[in-house]
Amino acid sequence: MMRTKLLKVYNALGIFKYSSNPQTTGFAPNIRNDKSSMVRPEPCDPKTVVSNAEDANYEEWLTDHPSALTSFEEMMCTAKGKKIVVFLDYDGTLSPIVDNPDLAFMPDMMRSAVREVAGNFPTAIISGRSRNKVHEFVQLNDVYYAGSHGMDIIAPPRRPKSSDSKYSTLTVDKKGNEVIIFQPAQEFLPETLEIYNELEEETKVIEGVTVEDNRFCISVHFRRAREEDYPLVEQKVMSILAKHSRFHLNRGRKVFEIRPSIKWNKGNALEYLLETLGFAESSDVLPIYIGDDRTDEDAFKVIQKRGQGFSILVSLKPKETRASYSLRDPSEVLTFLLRLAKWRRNSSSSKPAT
Ligand SMILES: O=P(O)(O)OC[C@H]1O[C@H](O[C@H]2O[C@H](CO)[C@@H](O)[C@H](O)[C@H]2O)[C@H](O)[C@@H](O)[C@@H]1O
Repeated sequence: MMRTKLLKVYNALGIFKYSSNPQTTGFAPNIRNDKSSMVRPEPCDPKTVVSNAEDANYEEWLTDHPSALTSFEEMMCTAKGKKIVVFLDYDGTLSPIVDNPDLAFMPDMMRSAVREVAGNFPTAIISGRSRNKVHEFVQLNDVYYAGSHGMDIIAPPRRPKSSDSKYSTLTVDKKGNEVIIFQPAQEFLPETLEIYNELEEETKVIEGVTVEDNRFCISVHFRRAREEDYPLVEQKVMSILAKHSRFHLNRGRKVFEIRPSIKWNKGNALEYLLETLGFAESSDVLPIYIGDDRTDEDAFKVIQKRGQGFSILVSLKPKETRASYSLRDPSEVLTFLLRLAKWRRNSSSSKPAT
């Protein structure tokens, strides 16, 4: 207790700014947990103090957002007999954060875990990427996809009462199944393209900045830019945005996301998918949503409002969140997904024959 208080004081004094905490890229073992392989540092080394402070803060945060791995049994007790629907974010959740967004591949192990989960529960991926891009990365067909932060959804051919039919197109997927494509930001497409071109033109002079076309929204990446150029990137983005009053800015992980100002986000996409999957009227549906970013908070909010479901934030650091549970990184997401699929297999095989 005393130690926690002391570490909070260190924190308040700004000792954090000297943090040397390595950002794990997902699938490597978590260094801080692997105490056996650590060279024991000097206890008074400022880095050790910072690392202890971070650990203590994280431990404290975990009391409000317990690990979904350590809470797994308890969660599954609540889930028994309920219809679980799984929602997954992509970047930072299924794939580790990497410098080059074009290289954010999903490891094969993760692909098989998602495949297993999708074989047991309806599963959807809701991403900020374009729907095609996220499909390319994931390469699974038995999964529903929502791209552009939910503004581009491919779903079963059941139009939810709450949605506007003018945004829906009935078509067939690659397997010949009827599907609905729902795109509530269609009318913004020409202007989105215009903004994309302007951003490309304006930011090309800043080394390390790239602009990603996510179809109904645009990402301006600055992870590979020099830190002293960050304000310039923001300034360029803001000046373009000022000319497009129907659009707004969201801040993600070293990315500025420009999107149309419509009342539609990942939370709406979650509700839309639940309806199209036929769970609108069920009181026993239990959505599980796993995500790492600010835009995932909209989905956490929906789960919180429903009063049923599990929201899980992927984070190595304590963060302000509406999520009830946490996982540290994509490697823990992988473990969670495998346990979930195994739990379902075991619970269906232990059912008495009828
Ligand atoms: O909703 P998501 O699937 O999490 O997408 C959010 C953004 O993710 C991607 O950017 C982030 O991941 C990149 C690859 O690891 C990383 O380089 C970048 O710094 C992160 O912000 C994606 O490229 C964006 O378009 C998405 O908006």
